[in-house]
Amino acid sequence: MVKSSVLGFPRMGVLRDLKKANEAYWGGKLSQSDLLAEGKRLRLAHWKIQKDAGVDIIPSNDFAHYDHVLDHIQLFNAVPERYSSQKLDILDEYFAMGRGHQQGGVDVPALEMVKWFDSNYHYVKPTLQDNQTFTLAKDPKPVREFLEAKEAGIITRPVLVGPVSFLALGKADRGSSVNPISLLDKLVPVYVELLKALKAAGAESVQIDEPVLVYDLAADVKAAFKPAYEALGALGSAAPAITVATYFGDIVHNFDVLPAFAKIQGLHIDLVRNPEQLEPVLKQLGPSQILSAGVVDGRNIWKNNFQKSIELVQTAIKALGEDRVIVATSSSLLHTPHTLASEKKLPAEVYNWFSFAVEKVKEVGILAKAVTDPEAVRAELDANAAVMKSRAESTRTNDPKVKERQAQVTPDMHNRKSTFETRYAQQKTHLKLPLFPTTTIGSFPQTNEIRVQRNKFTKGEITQEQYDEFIKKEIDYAVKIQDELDLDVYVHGEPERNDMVQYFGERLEGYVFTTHAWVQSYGSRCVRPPIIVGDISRPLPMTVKESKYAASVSKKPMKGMLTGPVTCLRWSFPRVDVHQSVQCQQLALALRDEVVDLEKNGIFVIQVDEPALREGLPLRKGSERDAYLQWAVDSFKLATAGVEDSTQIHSHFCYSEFQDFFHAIAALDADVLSIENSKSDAKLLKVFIDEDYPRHIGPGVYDIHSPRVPNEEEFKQRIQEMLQYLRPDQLWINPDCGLKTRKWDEVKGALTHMVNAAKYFREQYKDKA
Ligand SMILES: CN1c2c(nc(N)[nH]c2=O)NC[C@@H]1CNc1ccc(C(=O)N[C@@H](CCC(=O)N[C@@H](CCC(=O)N[C@@H](CCC(=O)O)C(=O)O)C(=O)O)C(=O)O)cc1
Ligand SMILES: N[C@@H](CCS)C(=O)O
Ligand SMILES: [Zn+2]
Repeated sequence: MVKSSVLGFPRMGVLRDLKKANEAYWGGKLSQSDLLAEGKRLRLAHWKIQKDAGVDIIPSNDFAHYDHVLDHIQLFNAVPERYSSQKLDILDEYFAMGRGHQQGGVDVPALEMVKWFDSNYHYVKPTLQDNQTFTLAKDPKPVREFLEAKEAGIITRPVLVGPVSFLALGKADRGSSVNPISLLDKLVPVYVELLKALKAAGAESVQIDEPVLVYDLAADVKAAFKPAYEALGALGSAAPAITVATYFGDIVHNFDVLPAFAKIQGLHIDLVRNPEQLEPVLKQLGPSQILSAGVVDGRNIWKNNFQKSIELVQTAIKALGEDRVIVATSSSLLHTPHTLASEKKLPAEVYNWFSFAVEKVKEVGILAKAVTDPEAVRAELDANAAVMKSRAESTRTNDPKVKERQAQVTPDMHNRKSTFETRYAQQKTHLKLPLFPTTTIGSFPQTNEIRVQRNKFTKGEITQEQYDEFIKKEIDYAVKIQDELDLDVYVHGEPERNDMVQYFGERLEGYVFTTHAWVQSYGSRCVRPPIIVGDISRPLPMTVKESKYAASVSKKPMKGMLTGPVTCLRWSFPRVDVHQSVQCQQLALALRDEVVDLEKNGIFVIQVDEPALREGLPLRKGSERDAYLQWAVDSFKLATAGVEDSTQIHSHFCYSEFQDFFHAIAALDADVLSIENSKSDAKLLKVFIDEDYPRHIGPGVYDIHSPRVPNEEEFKQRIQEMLQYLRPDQLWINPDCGLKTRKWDEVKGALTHMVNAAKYFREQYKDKA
């Protein structure tokens, strides 16, 4: 019999219950025991959904209150001393690492948080010391949660981040120089102890995630698999049977690692992303090893194409036999929304095209039956074939006018009129900015009041006029605060936007939207990606009204604020029937019109955010990466190159891993870049000198993910460090990212310190300007 398996389930719950509970706890409105009870309720509900759907292998320890990698930092007692020495309660120590803690005399910033592979999920980076030790936490979470499920009558397969990935995804702490992978010998014994404890609790199998196997690996990381998995494999029946899971890419280039898994029961591969790896992987498996075939997409919301999946799984069955094949999700379903059943407003035609997590769990169950006994699920197979046909034949997907415009794009449309030097000369006279200009990244606090008013407007409880008036008042307030703070380039604060991608999706043809399809982005923060179903075009200007109003009430340059084509694409659920480059170019053309309209309406600084540009980079070097960079950079340039030289184009990236990506950033030819940097070593900026980068840069000086307010001295120190790597005339002073998640008090405090620090350096350098 072919078994079914799910690699992980979304944590938030039907109505973002976990978000609400966490935030209530942080706000002092929910007790710790009530928060923990809510976590338990959600875990049980999610296990039950999977059990009821007939899933054979149900994951546990996939739940996390904040982030699953952070869970492992505590699990291995790898908590940096600055947190452990605070003697916080264990849950508060956990949240302190995730989001910082500034309360009761304790003042610690958060650990660094970065993108989880090429997804929009963020994990907390293991941050390791030269003298790092690891021990197993008391009452280990994977064991506790396995027992919790067992008590409810559900036998689960605990999920662990594997030892090699845990270390390879970590970094040395500031002041340490340890190579994380060199700590393997110290970490493996803790996995041994944990696996034995799981076995003792009754776990028969365990899923160990080693997603780094899809990367091009450094030699030392690659070599680490052998000692790690030989040690774990040697445990034999003293440990649960191990399945090593990989996802988001293929592992063919790392086949030389596979002998390390000789004593491992099974291997999971992502056949949605890389179906072509099936045949070679089948040839590599040992004589009794099991293949977990990831055929149900954990990263998108399209209904599974049963026919295609069945063909893939049957190929595996032919090679291995039914007992050695498992039908699985391609990755954890963490990246998909909870259930389609909550969507009451989707057009009837498209509703049936989608599957969210609850529906995907059912798909896995159906496929596991269909591969051996199609007649048992004939009705489901026929219904699925009908949906595939309806989508392929729908008129929604094709707009000839969009195609015609794409055909008319010429190479010169990608380039600004003049070089940066000529543009900058004009911008300098036009904008009259001081040395070390200060600005923010766009959003100001999205207060409860803003969300309530938007919700009322969406429900028709207030009119468009009332909502517009409300937004104007919010803009007035943002401008007033920026006056008081004495910033140099203002923003309107984005109060009218629910989200930087969803907002644009809602104003473009070719998209549909959901009401409840939330996906965790980090901690308690969720996003509701709009869905691209057809060719994209802009029926009307999208941001001009608000930016024009903001400029009219502001005495300093007002920055227009747009989300770039690549980010709109990446943070939407894209189509799978058309290449992403085509969808991206359609977005670029729509945004080009918007950029030109902003300029026509008196906005001469325009920021086009591309925070997802890096995340979209194919995970491995090579031709796929080169092709991506070509179309991604071209799309940005197409969107921004329609303006005059005197208009200053900014772009923004909220990640600091730009080393392998520097040339793409440079190729955007943006006049000013703002990049996340406050939690990274300023040394990373060296690449800008090494490469003789001519244009202007604002490396973030304030970690906006944390409620903590840095003091003026910290800002000064940071700026001083940056000045070792950047010319004073090219340095802008700004936060890491937008301030929508912060409270006004935090923003005012932090920006006051930031502006004072900038003024201090302005004074220091006034004679050198
Ligand atoms: C910059 N980032 C973004 C990413 N991806 C995006 N798509 N958008 C981003 O901005 N990826 C990388 C980073 C991740 N960072 C963040 C930061 C902040 C959030 C966030 O704050 N998310 C909000 C939800 C935002 C939203 O869509 N708000 C809507 C709906 C608000 C709402 O909850 N309404 C209630 C009803 C209102 C009431 O009565 O209270 C409801 O619908 O039930 C809006 O403002 O209208 C979050 O709360 O998590 C995400 C990623
Ligand atoms: N302009 C956006 C960028 C976020 S990446 C903001 O400020 O929220
Ligand atoms: Zn950002």
